[in-house]
Amino acid sequence: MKVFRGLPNAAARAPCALTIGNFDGVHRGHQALLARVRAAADRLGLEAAVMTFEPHPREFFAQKSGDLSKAPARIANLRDKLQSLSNNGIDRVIVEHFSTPFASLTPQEFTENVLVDGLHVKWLMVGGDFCYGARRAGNVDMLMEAGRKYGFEVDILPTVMNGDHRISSSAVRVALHNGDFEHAEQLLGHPYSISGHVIHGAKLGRTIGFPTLNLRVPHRPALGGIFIVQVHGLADGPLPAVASLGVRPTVEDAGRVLLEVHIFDFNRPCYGENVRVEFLKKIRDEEKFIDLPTLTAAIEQDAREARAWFAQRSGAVTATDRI
Ligand SMILES: Cc1cc2nc3c(=O)[nH]c(=O)nc-3n(C[C@H](O)[C@H](O)[C@H](O)COP(=O)(O)O)c2cc1C
Ligand SMILES: Nc1ncnc2c1ncn2[C@@H]1O[C@H](COP(=O)(O)OP(=O)(O)O)[C@@H](O)[C@H]1O
Repeated sequence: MKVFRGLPNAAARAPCALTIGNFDGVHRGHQALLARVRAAADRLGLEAAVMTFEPHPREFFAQKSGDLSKAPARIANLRDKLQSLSNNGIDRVIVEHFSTPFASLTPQEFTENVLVDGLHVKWLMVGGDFCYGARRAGNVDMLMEAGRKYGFEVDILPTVMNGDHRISSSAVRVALHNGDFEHAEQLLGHPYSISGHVIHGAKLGRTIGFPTLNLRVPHRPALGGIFIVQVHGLADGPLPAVASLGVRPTVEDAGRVLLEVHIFDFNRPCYGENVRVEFLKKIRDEEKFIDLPTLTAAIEQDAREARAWFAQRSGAVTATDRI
């Protein structure tokens, strides 16, 4: 899959079947949409393309208004989004920098400069409530009109439901916030995970008997607290672990958000390696403890709880069974 930061240059503008959106989480609704883009691309001999935005438009407007809490929490980082788009058969992704000039394009400028000249769109799929251009002035009728004028087809995606509810990124955010990973998985079509490179931390973990591999979490995540997880990418199978996702109020004052993972019965350096952390169960919220020994005791309790959970899951033979 090719990834373009902004519109591709003229030589790289292959005619495409396109969809546009934030695709936070790439949930089952998104997946249905991507499957149709793939099918249209195959039918018409085009590349299957996605245009997405960085930052998220609502993050951009929240930043502008000075109130970051108005920005939606993020389900996935860009790396995970691109991986999911690739898994769904997309050939090219245009990551458009969402900025004041881009947000100011009129609907007509957007269709002419971006869709037609910039991307050579031949087929476009959007949801029925799609709005575009400055002040969201463009709607689906205007897009269809532009399609007739410039020679591209517009298809509207019907709403994808999970039972009685529309599948949406906000529904996934709520499930993650509540630690309801079963529901999140239903909406996503796969277990929830965060991936990234292992970075260096404060080297405190090993001194309290809990070395943790640290991943940067670049945006406000949709979930926080202490979790039972498993780690992919360091061994043939997943490794059982316990993790903290938060700002570590006990050891840092204005800490940035980190995902810290202690893998059970594992001891090797893995800085720089790429891992994927799959969330299985929430244990508790993050707390500010009075001192390091109290924090260590809490982590020991978390680790016991997580080990017990894994033992039960694998149906391990218990002492009483053996008698
Ligand atoms: C299972 C687990 C639970 C944790 N719970 C908390 C917590 O409630 N509050 C907190 O401030 N830090 C918590 N932490 C983060 C620790 O403060 C952190 O892992 C420790 O300071 C080591 O940091 P380092 O990896 O940068 O050396 C937790 C870490 C783990 C692994
Ligand atoms: N059981 C383990 N779980 C996680 N990381 C481990 C483990 N054993 C060794 N490591 C390694 O040690 C590092 C964590 O040690 P730590 O003292 O917490 O340092 P840092 O603050 O740099 O994360 C990890 O990044 C990894 O390379």
